[in-house]
Amino acid sequence: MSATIVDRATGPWDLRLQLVTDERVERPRLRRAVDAAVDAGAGVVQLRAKGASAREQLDLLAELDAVIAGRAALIVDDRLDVALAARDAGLRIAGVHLGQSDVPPTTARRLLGEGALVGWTANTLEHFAAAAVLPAGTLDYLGVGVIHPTATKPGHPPALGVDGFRALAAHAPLPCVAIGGVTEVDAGELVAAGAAGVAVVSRICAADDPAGAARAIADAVGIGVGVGVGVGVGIEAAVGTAAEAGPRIAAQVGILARADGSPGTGAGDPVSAANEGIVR
Ligand SMILES: Cc1ncc(COP(=O)(O)OP(=O)(O)O)c(N)n1
Ligand SMILES: Cc1nc(C(=O)O)sc1CCOP(=O)(O)O
Ligand SMILES: [Mg+2]
Repeated sequence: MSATIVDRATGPWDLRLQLVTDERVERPRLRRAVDAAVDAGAGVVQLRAKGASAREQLDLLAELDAVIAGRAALIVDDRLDVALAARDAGLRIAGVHLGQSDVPPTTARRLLGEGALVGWTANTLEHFAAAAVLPAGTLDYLGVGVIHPTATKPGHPPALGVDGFRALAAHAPLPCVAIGGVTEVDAGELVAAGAAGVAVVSRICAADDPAGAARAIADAVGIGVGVGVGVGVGIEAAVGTAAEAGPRIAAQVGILARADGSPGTGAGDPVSAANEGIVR
């Protein structure tokens, strides 16, 4: 199952690229990485700060909320209590990503509400079976990994590889987000293998060029690729030499829509869309 858009009241949210924060990275650098990822089209940002206290996580969430500014869903790893407290403090918290040993997803759904985004880690058929028997609408996606060995999660489960992911994801009852050692090298292959999207920590947060890394992964998963052709016709007021003076008709061909069918920045204004040429 590979639907990429979660249509909740806090959203809609795009699952194709999820940035998960890296607690090894200093805050200014982390803020830049988050901003770059959201600029590149990440639809979800997850605070993962396992060594931080609840109060520290609340401070971090306030920083992330300011950086994200409503452009992506901000969710919290493990800590439903922190997510609720952050909401209570007025922060835009879309939901949580829960692990198998965290509070039950049904509790999170009940306390966060119908509009929330709730993900659950699942890396075996037994986990899938447990997800399948939850009340409909409890979960939005499953986090499936690790794809490759990664230093970000010591003691991680056995690496699936892209082929292992494909074989497992074929049985998933919900959209799967692939995680663990994912980079631009295989993000596209994972989507082709059935992933709704990918979740990434170090390849973006620890990159020398987080914006470049985020754009490369966003491209690989199909975010922002312009497709379709539109014809633009309009009247321009020319400024310049006498020969150019006076209104003239402009008719050009341009690209109007994004790969997911959403309008490009020029849609609704065919001339500027045409002039822009490619909308992304
Ligand atoms: C998208 C996504 N998938 C899986 C995980 C792993 O979560 P969890 O099992 O809670 O393990 P920790 O991240 O807490 O070590 C995730 N965080 N995000
Ligand atoms: C947080 C996490 N969860 C995983 C899982 O398989 O459940 S793998 C992982 C770490 C992902 O970090 P990186 O992108 O740096 O490899
Ligand atoms: Mg967790």
